[in-house]
Amino acid sequence: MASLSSSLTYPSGYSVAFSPVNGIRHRSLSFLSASPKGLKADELCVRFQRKFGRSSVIMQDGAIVTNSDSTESSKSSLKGLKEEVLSVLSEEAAKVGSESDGQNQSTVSITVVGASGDLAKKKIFPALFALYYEDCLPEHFTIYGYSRSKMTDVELRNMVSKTLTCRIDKRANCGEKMEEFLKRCFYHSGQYDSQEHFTELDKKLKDHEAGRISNRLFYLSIPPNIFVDAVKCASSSASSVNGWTRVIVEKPFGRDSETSAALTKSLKQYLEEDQIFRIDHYLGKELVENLSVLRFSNLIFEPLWSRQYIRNVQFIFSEDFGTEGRGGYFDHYGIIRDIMQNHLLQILALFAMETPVSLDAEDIRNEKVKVLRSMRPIQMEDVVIGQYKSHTKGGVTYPGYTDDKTVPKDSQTPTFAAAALFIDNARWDGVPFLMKAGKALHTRRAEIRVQFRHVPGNLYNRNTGCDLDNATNELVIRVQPDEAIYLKINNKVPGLGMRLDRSNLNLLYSARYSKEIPDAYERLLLDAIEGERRLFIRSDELDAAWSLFTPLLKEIEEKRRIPEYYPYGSRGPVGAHYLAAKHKVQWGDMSLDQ
Ligand SMILES: NC(=O)C1=CN([C@@H]2O[C@H](COP(=O)(O)OP(=O)(O)OC[C@H]3O[C@@H](n4cnc5c(N)ncnc54)[C@H](OP(=O)(O)O)[C@@H]3O)[C@@H](O)[C@H]2O)C=CC1
Ligand SMILES: O=C1O[C@H](COP(=O)(O)O)[C@@H](O)[C@H](O)[C@H]1O
Repeated sequence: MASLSSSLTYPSGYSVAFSPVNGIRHRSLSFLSASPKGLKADELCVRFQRKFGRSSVIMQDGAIVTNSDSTESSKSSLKGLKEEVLSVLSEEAAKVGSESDGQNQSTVSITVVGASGDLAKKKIFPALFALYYEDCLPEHFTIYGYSRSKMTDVELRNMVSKTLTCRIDKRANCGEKMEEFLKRCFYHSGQYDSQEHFTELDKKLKDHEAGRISNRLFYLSIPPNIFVDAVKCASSSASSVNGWTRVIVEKPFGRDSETSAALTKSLKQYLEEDQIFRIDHYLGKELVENLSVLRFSNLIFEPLWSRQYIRNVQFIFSEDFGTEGRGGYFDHYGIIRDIMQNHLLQILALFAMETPVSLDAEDIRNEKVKVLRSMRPIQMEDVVIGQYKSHTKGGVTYPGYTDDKTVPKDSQTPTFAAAALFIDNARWDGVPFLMKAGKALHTRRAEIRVQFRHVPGNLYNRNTGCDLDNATNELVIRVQPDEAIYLKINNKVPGLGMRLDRSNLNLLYSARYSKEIPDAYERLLLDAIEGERRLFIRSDELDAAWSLFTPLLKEIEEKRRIPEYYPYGSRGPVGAHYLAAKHKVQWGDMSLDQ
């Protein structure tokens, strides 16, 4: 043990003092670090958390404490841990050192493939700017827009500048920061299947990288039929030669098990699995990220998280607008593929998984995939589908789905679906997991509702009325808008009588936290840059998700099941209520005290 206590000073002036920790954990090592460039211990701690996993590194009394059980340390020994720590510190030291001599620095080149498109303008460039504003991007980075449209750098900057916004709480120097950011954005026009055009891009990227270690991130913001062409060209003609190359792939990842497997196979001709970052932007939403924190860091929830106490769980997604502008895409997919098979199912998996071994990506994804593989095949009679029709309200006529010019007049594509799913494992046996997703409904929201069982032998039954369901506790995790977590409890109305009412223990984010919540794409882009895979979908998760939904989708499409029509702006088809009632459930979002 004694040999582990040491102190080291790097040529850059970076110094580290190590000592084994007694009393915190058997295999822990603490170290203090000091850098002449002022890299603070807490910044270094974040870097270590990213490398070793968030739970394995903490700050304690100004020192960084790490634990060899949760690191990659081959021998799981303190010596191995020290070597790992030293290797990360050497990288830091090299960075700090090279700031003075200008060599060996690394740089990140981010290429937005499909830069002229909707998603790039609406989400990707604004997220990159927000990261830049928050100083989360590496010191050396370049952003390239790539698409077929002819544009100059200046035209790209003009286009991008229209969608950049400053956070409400971060307006200081925002204009200046935007200018600086736009100067780092460039454009290259090219075909998605042209090696030659990607080689030209490569040359431009190299010019910007100026001999530094090159790390390259390609964001495929293009229609899925050209994913493989673009990956082929990017990987063979514009990959990094001395750093990493990663590719973010946007959904849809196929239309069913077969097409998804074919896509994965094609991508893997050119990329390793750990280079592929399949994005599901719902995993980047603050309240979805918080789900595990809520559950695993609060003693009051985890013991209740099973069939013993939970009656049903509901995952609800609704939008108060139709497919306006995206009908062409949507008609080929429908709401089940667009929302349920990915966003809602991913949330369900996170909600229902067993405690992972650690917060590392593979441990979490291992648990999620087990949930997906334990799911019972979905029965057609447990599914309701709907499509919105035109509706006139207050003198305004709202279009029906098939009024969209990009949608075939006789389309039966569902714009609404509700389903009852079951997880056949010991924890969740018999608990209905209800999903509901729809477009052109009366409100925009995404939430998780956990309805608890009745209180056995409840002394207050007579005070709570005859509808027992209305007297049970409900935990609501409102993902958006107005992010909140609230728990419905029964409470005595103050006064001399004994009257109970329902009240909310309410954590409303806007009241509790002054900081604006980052957009999901910010978190995901940062994770991809930092190589954190926890919030991205692994190929076996994707296979399991498709295995669950493919038979259902085939049945709906082959039997040409007719959707139930619902008026634009309504609460959706009434069939959804019958489905819930069949499983002895009431939709939480329909109750009077939502
Ligand atoms: N928009 C959104 O809100 C969301 C989008 N997505 C996914 O993200 C990706 C990008 O979405 P989005 O920006 O809306 O897509 P777009 O339809 O706007 O396409 C992006 C760009 O790709 C090029 N492109 C479009 N169609 C073709 C084609 N048939 N052949 C070759 N190039 C084409 C165009 O650029 P150019 O002509 O200049 O080459 C276009 O600007 C898609 O996979 C989509 O499913 C996922 C979630 C939400
Ligand atoms: O992936 C998709 O998500 C959006 C909804 O995302 P949100 O973050 O605005 O809630 C949905 O409109 C779109 O149809 C779908 O493809």
